[in-house]
Amino acid sequence: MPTMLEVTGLGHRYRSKDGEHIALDGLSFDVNAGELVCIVGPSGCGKSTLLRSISGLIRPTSGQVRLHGDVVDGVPSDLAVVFQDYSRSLFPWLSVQRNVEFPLKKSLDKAERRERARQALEQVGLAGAAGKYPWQLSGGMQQRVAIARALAYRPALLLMDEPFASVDAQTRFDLEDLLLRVRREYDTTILLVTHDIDESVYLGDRVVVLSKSPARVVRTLDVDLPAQRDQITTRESEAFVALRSEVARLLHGQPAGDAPTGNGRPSAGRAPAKGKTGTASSAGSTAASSAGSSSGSSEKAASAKAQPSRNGQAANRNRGKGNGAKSRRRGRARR
Ligand SMILES: Nc1ncnc2c1ncn2[C@@H]1O[C@H](COP(=O)(O)OP(=O)(O)OP(=O)(O)O)[C@@H](O)[C@H]1O
Repeated sequence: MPTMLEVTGLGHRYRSKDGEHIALDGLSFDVNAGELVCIVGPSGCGKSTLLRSISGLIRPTSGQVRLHGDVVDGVPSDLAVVFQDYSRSLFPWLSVQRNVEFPLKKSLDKAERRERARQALEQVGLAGAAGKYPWQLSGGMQQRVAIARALAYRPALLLMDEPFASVDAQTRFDLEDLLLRVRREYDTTILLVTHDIDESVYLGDRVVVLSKSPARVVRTLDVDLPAQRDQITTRESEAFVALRSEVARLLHGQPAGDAPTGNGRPSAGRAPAKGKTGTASSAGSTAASSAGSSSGSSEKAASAKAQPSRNGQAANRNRGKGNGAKSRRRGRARR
């Protein structure tokens, strides 16, 4: 599979009147076309900063992001973002159908937009809610609308910033399975950020583990689970349990075990990152217990507000239907 996204030596430091804060420190990793790569890291480590840099919303202070080989310098037109805060990413005054159609306005005529939105809503199980308004829907349904909008846009790369962190556990499971299904159907390339270790292993073809702030790549792990996953048997499997333990160890800064490793880049952290201090604030399945409570939250919300207009430059691309995760992994170039 060709490389879709190349992140090389990415660094970002915020400057304010209180001084400097290094958020990202020399991150390198690749995402191949058709892959679902999860980024997992402790709360406040810089995950949202990473996604903002990749999406061109902020300019990194060092390093480079390339999409299809082109340096990202501004928001690419064939990229969509789904944020955690669904309530602020949908337009409350537009119907569900209109919300999904919104990013397609510039590229498709009315009939095509309608049809594209209808298909996407059907994919996420919301065909019957097209005429409703976001505020008439549950949180999980609103997040489905946000996913439908991103899918209708047919982005080359879908970025997801803790997309299921604001919904209850059962809805989260449902949305995870929905994502795996639509990802197979649309053959979408996805980079998903989460602080939830189990989620990263359940969803990912690979998991990139970040250290605590400033974010560095501690390790990239191959997720050698069957492409077809389900919430009970997959999570009970030995391979799943071994992988989640491995990710937890890495987040706690402990030496790695025998779980499979792999990524595109030597610098992406086969060896532990310098100052290997990655940690989690609590034991268990989350890398941190306070996601969303950092000072980054308000900026996240601001970014969420900007989402519809970012998606406004729709790219009308028809892409081929999917190879499975297995074949994607087989085809993955190693360096
Ligand atoms: N605009 C900003 N100005 C200054 N510092 C910032 C800014 N945005 C984020 N930061 C800081 O950069 C660090 C990384 O923030 P970021 O939101 O990227 O982390 P995160 O891993 O997404 O957090 P969380 O898990 O809580 O969502 C934090 O210490 C945060 O306070």
